[in-house]
Amino acid sequence: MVSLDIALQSKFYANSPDKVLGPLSFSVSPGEFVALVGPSGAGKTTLLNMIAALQNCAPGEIKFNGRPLTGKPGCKIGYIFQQPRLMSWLTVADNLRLVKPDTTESDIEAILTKVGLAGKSDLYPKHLSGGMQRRVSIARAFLTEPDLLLLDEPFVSLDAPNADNLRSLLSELWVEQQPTVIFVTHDLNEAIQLADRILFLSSAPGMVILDKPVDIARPRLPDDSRLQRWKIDLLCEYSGLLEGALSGPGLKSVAGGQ
Ligand SMILES: Nc1ncnc2c1ncn2[C@@H]1O[C@H](COP(=O)(O)OP(=O)(O)OP(=O)(O)O)[C@@H](O)[C@H]1O
Repeated sequence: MVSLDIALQSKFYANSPDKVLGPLSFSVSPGEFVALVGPSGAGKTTLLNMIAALQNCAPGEIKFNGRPLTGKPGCKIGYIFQQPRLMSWLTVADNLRLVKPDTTESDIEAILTKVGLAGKSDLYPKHLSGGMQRRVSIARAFLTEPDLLLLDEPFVSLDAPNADNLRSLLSELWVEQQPTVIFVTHDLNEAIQLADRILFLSSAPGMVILDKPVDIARPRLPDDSRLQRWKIDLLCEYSGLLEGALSGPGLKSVAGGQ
């Protein structure tokens, strides 16, 4: 578990005059599950990449447990992308060993069993369905027992039952390992179901326009009426704010919850 302090003045890409992010300031407590919601192009992926030290930031703008990021990851990080990004020429077991080379066969079987893929370690990605490949990517992220887990729309374009199953799996593994989580999504229902807190970003340049704790006791099932009520209250309470934000592309789908 790790705490995170973000205090970004601005983020530009070298090849563009447009500011992508900032000013942006928020903190995440150890073990907290934070959902990041915002329009397309608000800089959500850029922010995850900066936290993972895949993109530069100015000194002191990102801190792990109070210590500034120094160009290397500030702790053990797991990153789950929109696509599973498995190596097609490696078996499931060898894809997992890429992140932890000394993993024993029994440890591989144990994590695969947890994600519902017992006995599949010798298969190649082409033999797995899209949902199964995403399970492997979840297993790969949790295998290292990360202090911080970054997820970038990991369940997008999955059918509803598969996405529901994977959300439950993510919740179980989060409860078991308690990493700090930053979860990017366009789906407000998903954010309410999973997160302790939701941060809404404005359209580019991304700034936090709303920081809302989700005060609904767990477990939270997708068809839980409390989630729908909470969403309606949220939309009513902040309708003016959201209406303003809706003028940017992408947040329409947030308000619609799809
Ligand atoms: N490597 C890059 N070089 C230049 N500009 C980039 C680069 N990567 C992203 N951008 C730009 O930065 C802005 C933010 O992109 P980013 O992918 O972080 O947004 P996002 O909020 O994750 O979007 P989406 O929800 O559509 O995935 C966009 O305008 C994008 O074109």
